Amino acid sequence: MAEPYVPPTPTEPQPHVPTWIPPPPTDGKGIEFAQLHTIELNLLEDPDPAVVQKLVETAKIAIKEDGFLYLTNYGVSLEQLHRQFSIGQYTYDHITEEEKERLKWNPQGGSYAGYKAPFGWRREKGAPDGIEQFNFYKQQFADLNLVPSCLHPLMEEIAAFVHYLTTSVNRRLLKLFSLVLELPPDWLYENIQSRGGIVADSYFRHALFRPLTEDIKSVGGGALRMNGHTDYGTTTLLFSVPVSSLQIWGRDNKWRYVGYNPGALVINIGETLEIISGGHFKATRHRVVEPPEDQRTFERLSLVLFNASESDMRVQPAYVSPLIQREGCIEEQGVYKEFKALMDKGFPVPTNREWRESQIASIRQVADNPKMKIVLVNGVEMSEQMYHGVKVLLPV
Ligand SMILES: O=C(O)CCC(=O)C(=O)O
Ligand SMILES: [Fe+2]
Repeated sequence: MAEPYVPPTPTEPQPHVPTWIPPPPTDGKGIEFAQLHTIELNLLEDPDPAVVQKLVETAKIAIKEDGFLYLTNYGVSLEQLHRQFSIGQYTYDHITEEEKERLKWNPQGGSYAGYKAPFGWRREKGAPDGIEQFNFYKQQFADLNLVPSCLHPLMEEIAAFVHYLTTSVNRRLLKLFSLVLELPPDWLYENIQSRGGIVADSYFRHALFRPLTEDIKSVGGGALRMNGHTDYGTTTLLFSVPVSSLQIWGRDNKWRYVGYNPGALVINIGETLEIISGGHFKATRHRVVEPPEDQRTFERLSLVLFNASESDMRVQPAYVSPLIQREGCIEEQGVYKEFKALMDKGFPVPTNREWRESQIASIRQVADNPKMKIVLVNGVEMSEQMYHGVKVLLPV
């Protein structure tokens, strides 16, 4: 059986980190939440093959239809999870002004590593958006000088948590998805996932969404906080949070909030898995908006692990998959369709590194200028961007 997460015993004196107090969940009045499937990850190791088969079937429906699912019983307790939220909160309460400047991120360089100030998604200061982040890449885990000093005594603990998420939780999740593709259990982890030490080419994020003010609303996108987008990697592990702001785009062209499920992970399929699966898995569009009325004064802390695919690989469908051999690829939507169009013209598709770096370098969020190009597709407003010759259309 997979071992549960065990926090490390600290090797140096620990600061007092106040316990994070979760804001109250919304009363949900008048809100239609997305109906997502739940996967209990511990069942993957059930001795009864029928239980495992049923889990694979549920996962198949969830990732084909929704591209999102709740993951429970994955080895981290609610208390352990809240401890990480406490550390996240502690970061924003203690990072100094000097560190905010010195550790400032540079997305134009193709990476989100470091501190994001609440002024747009560029290195230089833009319009206010009330969103702060600290993004931990492998260099942050390797060098304490790259993280705020308040976190130095806590880095062992953050690293152990992220290590568990990447080598146990995400590995088991990819096992389940390999089984959906009817491939050997470790196929996706060994062939596609960026691996090798903490945290390879993936990254971990502490994000803080401060409540929207009139100032932010007037320069940005009103109630919109992050544009509709798909994540570029293999899987994204988002911790379900009490403040409901995350929305997903349904097959009926409607945005719906993802409800709070205490202790659960909200998993979303990234673009790499959509392509690998030949369009069978959906990289679902999602966005972040103002929460329901009764939560608008609360800060929203969000912890996320973005799992990356092997950097130098040019992804294409896993033709060895019996599922793809039997049913072919599905070209009805999304980035797989665009990659396919490029391959059909005989052009090389971008490597995973090129794909993610070009997206990060040219990202435009609500507070940024110039704004994104907006086009109408079948009466629906979409943003249009080109990366490495691949046209990407996303609902805003
Ligand atoms: O904070 C969230 O719930 C989602 C953020 C997100 O989609 C992203 O950072 O890619
Ligand atoms: Fe995302």
